[in-house]
Order: sequence, then C-alpha cells, then structure tokens
Amino acid sequence: MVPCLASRWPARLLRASPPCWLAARVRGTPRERSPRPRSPHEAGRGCCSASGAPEVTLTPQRYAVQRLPFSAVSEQDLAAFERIVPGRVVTDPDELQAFNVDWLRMVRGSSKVLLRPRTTEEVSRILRHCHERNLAVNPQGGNTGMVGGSVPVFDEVILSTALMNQIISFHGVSGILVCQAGCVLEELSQYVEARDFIMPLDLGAKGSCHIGGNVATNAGGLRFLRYGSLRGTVLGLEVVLVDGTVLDCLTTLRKDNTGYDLKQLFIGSEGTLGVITTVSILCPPKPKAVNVAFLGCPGFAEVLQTLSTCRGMLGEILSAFEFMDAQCMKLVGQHLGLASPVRDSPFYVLVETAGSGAGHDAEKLGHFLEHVLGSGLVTDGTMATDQRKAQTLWALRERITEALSCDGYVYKYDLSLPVERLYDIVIDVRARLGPNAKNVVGYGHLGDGNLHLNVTAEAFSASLLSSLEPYVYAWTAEQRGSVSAEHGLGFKKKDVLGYSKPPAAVQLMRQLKALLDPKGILNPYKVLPTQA
Ligand SMILES: O=C(O)CC[C@@H](O)C(=O)O
Ligand SMILES: [Zn+2]
Repeated sequence: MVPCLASRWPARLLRASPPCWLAARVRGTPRERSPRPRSPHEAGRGCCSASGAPEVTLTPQRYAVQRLPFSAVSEQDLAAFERIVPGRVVTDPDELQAFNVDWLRMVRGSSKVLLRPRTTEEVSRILRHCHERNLAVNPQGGNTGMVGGSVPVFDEVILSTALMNQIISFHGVSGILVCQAGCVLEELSQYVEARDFIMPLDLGAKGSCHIGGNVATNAGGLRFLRYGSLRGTVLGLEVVLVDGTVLDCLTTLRKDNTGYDLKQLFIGSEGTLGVITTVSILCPPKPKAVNVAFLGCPGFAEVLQTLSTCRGMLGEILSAFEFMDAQCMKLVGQHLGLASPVRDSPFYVLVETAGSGAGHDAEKLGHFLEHVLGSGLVTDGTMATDQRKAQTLWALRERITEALSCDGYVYKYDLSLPVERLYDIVIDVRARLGPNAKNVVGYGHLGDGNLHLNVTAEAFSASLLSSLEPYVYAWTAEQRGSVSAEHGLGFKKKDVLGYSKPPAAVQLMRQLKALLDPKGILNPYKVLPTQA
C-alpha cells in the first residue's frame, strides 16, 4: 500500500474538515455541497496513513530548473511587507509548509514568506514593492491546481488571496455576482443558491478553490457542458498589474464591444500577467429539478452512441455527461470503499439533467433510459431523483482523483481529443506500458471531449515517464487535440505548450508576457516553455 501522508492545509481548511470517512467529496444536486475537498493524502478510508510518507521532493531536485536572478527577501523587505499588511506576514517555516506544497504533493517550493492582503490596495502596494525590488511573486488561491502552478518553485513570495473573501454585490434579477478573488467557490454557490441562482462552474475542489484561482486558470469542471467556459460567464475583472497599477475592467455588462477584451488576457493566464483581485460573473438560474442516472455500457462505441442519444433525446435539460472505465470503478472501491450500484461493465456513464419541470424532465429521462436499455447501448443502470442518492452517484465520479492518489505515484494527462478517438489512447498506453504501470485509467468530461488519462505506479520512475512522454503529447498533437484541456500548464506542463500551439502563437505569448511583466517576476517558471 502506498502511504499517503495527511497533508497540512491552511488552517481554515482544516477547521472545515469533517472526519475523513464522512467527508465524501460528493456533488449531487446544486442544493447541498460537501464541506470542502480533501487532499488525496488526507482522505480516503483505508488508504491513507498519517505516518511513513516521504517528504515531497523539492521541485528543483526533481526537475531541471534553474533559479532566475531575482532578489532574495531581506529583513528590510519583511519590514516593508509588515507595514503594508500588518500582522499578516507569515514567516514561520511550519506554517509555510502547506503553502509550499501542491495539493497532489508532487511539487515543493521553498518560499520564506507568505503575505495575506485583504484589499486591492494592499495587493497593489505589495506588487509595487516586489517589482521595485525584483522579488518574484507566486499568487496563490486555494492551492488545488493539478499542474504545480499554485506553489512556488524556489523562494518566490507567496501572495495568498485567502483573506480577500468578500462578496461585493449580487443582482437578484440579472444574476450578476461581484466578489473578491479569494471567495471559496462552495461558499459562493451557497450564497447564490439561497437566492435561486447557481454558480456557472462546479469542481470537485469547490470546498477549497477560490474564484480568483478558477478564473486565473480558466477552470472547466462539471458544469462546462451546460454553461460553457469562464471566458463566457466572467463579465469583468479587476486586476493588479505587476507595477501596482490597478486595472479596473470590472464591468457588469453582458454586452460591451469597446476595444480589445482585456480581461480575456488574464483569464487562464495562471497569475503570470497580473493578479486578479475582483471578479464579476454571470450566474444562471437554479434548476428546479435535477436527476442523475448512472449507467453501464458494454463498450466505448456504446458510450459514444449513448452520448449522441442523450443529446438528441434530453436536449436542453442535459447538464452533465461524464464517463469512467472499469479500472476507475475498481480503484474507488478498493481505496475509498465506494460500491457502485451498477457492476461488471467495462464503461460507466453519469448523466445529469437539470431543468425547470420535474414531471417533464422525469418523462424525458424515462424515455431516454427505455431507449438505451432496449437497444443494448446500456446494459444496466440506476437513477436518482433525490439529493442523497444523486450525491452518492456523483461521488463515484468525483472521487476518482482521490482514489488514484491512494494507488501510488500518478502521471496525469488532461487531454482534449476528438470523441471518437478519445479512448484509443488509453488502450494504446495500457499496451505500451504493460506491467510497468500499476493502473492505466481513462475517465472525464466526455460531453466536452475531455479525457483524463491517469497512470499509476508504485513510485516515480524516470523510465516510465520516458515511455509516456513525449508519446502521449505527440499522439494528442496528431489528432490536433489539446495537451491541457482544463488544468492549464502551470509548472509541470509548460514545456509541452508547443504540442498544442504553433511557434508564432508561443512567440506572441512571450511578447505579451514581456509587455505586462518585463522583469518576469509574476509566477515565474510557469506557463511559458523554458528558453534554451
Ligand atoms: O485528476 C485528474 O486527472 C482530473 C481531476 C478533475 O479535473 C476531474 O475531472 O475529476
Ligand atoms: Zn476534469
């Protein structure tokens, strides 16, 4: 058994933490949420022990990366920070540990200082100081990213948005929410749901992730199929530029065609171009009826036909279409003790509908189920109309990441592929690795053409990595897919940008970076490929 160390979390997260066996990171209907997501290493009945796990290897020891010639934080800098954010400068190494290590415990920096501003003005003064002093800065939200973008690589100053957690306004007719970047997604969900709206995005990490981090990484998640990308639902942003300038593009307008849409530069830029401090976002009305069906399919061809049938028969009420293979299901059972109500299928799909008429939706779903069962596309299935059962079904999908982390070292790939080829790469990689891998699994947001290909092994192995990379990236590029569908590039994927973007695009990205951050102090070593 691979030991999973109970990871250290920021105090607010630990306070919110229920006992691990209770804290099912379930999703269910939009009405009720789990208290917080857990690190895979503090979760999972039976899989995690609090002792015996090795310290996470320092990033520069595992990866070839050289510290850039930034200044080191001095006593004078600490005194200046103390004047800007009095009592909110953290230098205690024990406290800093959780902020230096990523959620998956795969990368570790060695920052000596964490700053906790409350206002845009404080962020502006911090950045102005760091810019003048040539100090590198790592903006950090809930630290739930998957690609090592949210923690320092070396000794960057960590700028946490955790205390920037105020809701500024909510408009009950338009559904437009304006809030600070450090608001936790789940808390925003609860706030707008009490007013009959929902957030346009939902993620397994909702209990910890910050809306500013979601926007900075253009997070996808479970509602993408229905409500689309944050690039469409974010209406405005306030961003602090590297020299401390506050860029107020915080419009709440649905339509605004005046010049370049500057906010799009910061959405998905992972904190490398500016620090997002306030977000204006459009929330859809809360659906009145939510149903979840969990189905077993005899093959991937049938999964695809079920998706087409779903689109045709459920139309406007379809709100999620997720798939997972039998290996995923085996791991959630083995490591988390979750039993699937549908068994012995090579593939499973989770279909969610969300609409405004319970009777109408149930009738549509009923006809759909009758059809897919009758035609053999689906061999077995179960349906939930009540919230508790729906949550249990969602947990089978949402907790796969956690189960994988309990299985060993995980090599993660987050690919956009044409749906008809989407599972071929899983079969291919499984054959390629043979017994060198423990498990090779495929799951993800099939409705969005997004595969999560994950490979587990007892421990990190450079030779296994070399069998996977660049093979997986080249395979994806051949299909004109994306090497990062929704997780971003961060530190771990920055050098594979070229598989999804042409040299001219990468060059333009470098020029934008140089324009907005000429000293390169904002989240360095992330997003853009290392230059020779
Ligand atoms: O762990 C992963 O690879 C995927 C995580 C997340 O994007 C999900 O869809 O569950
Ligand atoms: Zn995902």
